[in-house]
Amino acid sequence: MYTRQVAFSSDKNSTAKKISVFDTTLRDGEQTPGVSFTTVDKIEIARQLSDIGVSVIEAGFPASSQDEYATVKAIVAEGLESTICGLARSVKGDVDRCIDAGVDMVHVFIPTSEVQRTHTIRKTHEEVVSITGDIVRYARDHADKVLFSAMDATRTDLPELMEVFKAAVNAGATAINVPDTVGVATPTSMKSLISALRKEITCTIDVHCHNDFGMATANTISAVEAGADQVQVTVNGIGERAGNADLACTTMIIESIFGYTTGIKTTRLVETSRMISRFSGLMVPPNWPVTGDYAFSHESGIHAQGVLEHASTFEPGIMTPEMVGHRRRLKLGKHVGRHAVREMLNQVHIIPDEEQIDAIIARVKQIASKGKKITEQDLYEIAETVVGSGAHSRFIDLIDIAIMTGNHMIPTATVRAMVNGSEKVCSCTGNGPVDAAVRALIGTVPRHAELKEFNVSAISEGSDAIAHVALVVQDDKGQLFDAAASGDDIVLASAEAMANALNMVYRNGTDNS
Ligand SMILES: CC(=O)SCCNC(=O)CCNC(=O)[C@H](O)C(C)(C)COP(=O)(O)OP(=O)(O)OC[C@H]1O[C@@H](n2cnc3c(N)ncnc32)[C@H](O)[C@@H]1OP(=O)(O)O
Ligand SMILES: CC(C)C(=O)C(=O)O
Repeated sequence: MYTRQVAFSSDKNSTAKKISVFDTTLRDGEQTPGVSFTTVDKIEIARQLSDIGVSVIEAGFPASSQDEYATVKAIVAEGLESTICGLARSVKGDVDRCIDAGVDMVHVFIPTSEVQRTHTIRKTHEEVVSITGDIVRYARDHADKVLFSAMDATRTDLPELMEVFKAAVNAGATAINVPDTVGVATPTSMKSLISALRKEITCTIDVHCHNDFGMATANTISAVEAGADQVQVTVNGIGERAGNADLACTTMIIESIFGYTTGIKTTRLVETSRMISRFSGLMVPPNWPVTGDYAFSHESGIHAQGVLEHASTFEPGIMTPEMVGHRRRLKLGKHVGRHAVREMLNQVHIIPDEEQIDAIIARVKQIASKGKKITEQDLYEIAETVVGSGAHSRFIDLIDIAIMTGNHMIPTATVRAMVNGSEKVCSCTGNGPVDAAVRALIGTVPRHAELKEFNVSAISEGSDAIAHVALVVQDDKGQLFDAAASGDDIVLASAEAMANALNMVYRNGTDNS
């Protein structure tokens, strides 16, 4: 099973086992401290989740507030392909709010572990069994799909858990969920729990794993191995405390390693991850699997040489960057080697001889060992000093830039630049000063170029911090270029980074008209 290689989910054999993806970014994901999506954000996120093939979207907890109720109702009104689910405590009022909001699926939950029963709802096991039967029956009288969760299932005594689940199934639950509410399961314990339940429960078995010990995805996968049919995930693994299992990682393990199907359009995983980073304000660490910036980046010489020859040498192979909507990148740093440097320079038509390559690498390593980040632009400048004048002629050089901005005016930038030997001036307005500056710079060059990604981070602390701007520009042929610049003025650093990107666009193309 572990060596199976699949190209894309849509290529899957139609007999492949289907695992449903239940996304709870809008409910548990929003329980991340500090995260609050607006109704407009939630509708846009729900559309994206539905478009990429999520089976069930948990849109929210309608009884928690009037706003939440209205948002869930608005998501239902979108008429999306995905099943829309609402969460409810085991009380009729909560279930009524779900029904009134028009959800397709009601998700009722009740604590079953002794610690939670005693200290949250103050009920005995027998009372929990009885409430479960009553509430599931009530929900089922009003909804076709009822998911029942035994909260803190993984800390519940197994015979008691089985009894609660059976009460739910007998009352009409269409699916049962096994939450590892405080993330204490291990892959082994999860496997044995799901195997035991699978023997006696015939309806859909769903799992919801938290990441307190960093095992949410591993535990979810173990549950699938033991026979679970549905996985609860969030985009970027956001959620209460340390979060939940990550949608992208879980999907790719199920698809690429197990060879099952999820119905997820995996080529849209990176785009979805970035969307949630934007709306949640929580950036994915660059080394995050699948969707992180460095998931397919290679810095060390030995890896880069292997990957240039055959990508599967130092990548999984069964998961390529294209499969998840990512890009393979060679990175410069202390561990870089000749093959990578030669490739990066050749791409922009700089052809150093072997001796010059040695000199360039020595310089790169010297700078990198001082802890400095090296961009492609730095590499070209180093190459110029080694290879000689003309190796790195810049197509565009920023001469000066003037910005007007304020609370009662449209931000406007005027840029003067030397473009292919002649001076050009362009003024543009934008959403903000950075947007205006970037647009004005693009306006000075003849070919179409589009800003695709923009990232700014502070290198030092305080309001006088040095800003590092990293961006990605797409040329008129669809090719992407990464560029960066740093400085104490965020607008200037952005304009410099854009000028660096445009130089790469023109250096790479032969047609500079
Ligand atoms: C593991 C999870 O992620 S579960 C989902 C957690 N999500 C949330 O809590 C977000 C939404 N929650 C809220 O907006 C509020 O907590 C509300 C509206 C649901 C309830 O608010 P309040 O009435 O102020 O109660 P509060 O939140 O302080 O306490 C929770 C109450 O729900 C009860 N409760 C908790 N879980 C359940 C359950 N599954 N079934 C029935 N009652 C429950 C508790 O016993 C407590 O009741 P009490 O007031 O009689 O002591
Ligand atoms: C409501 C349930 C599924 C939950 O979020 C949990 O137990 O963590």
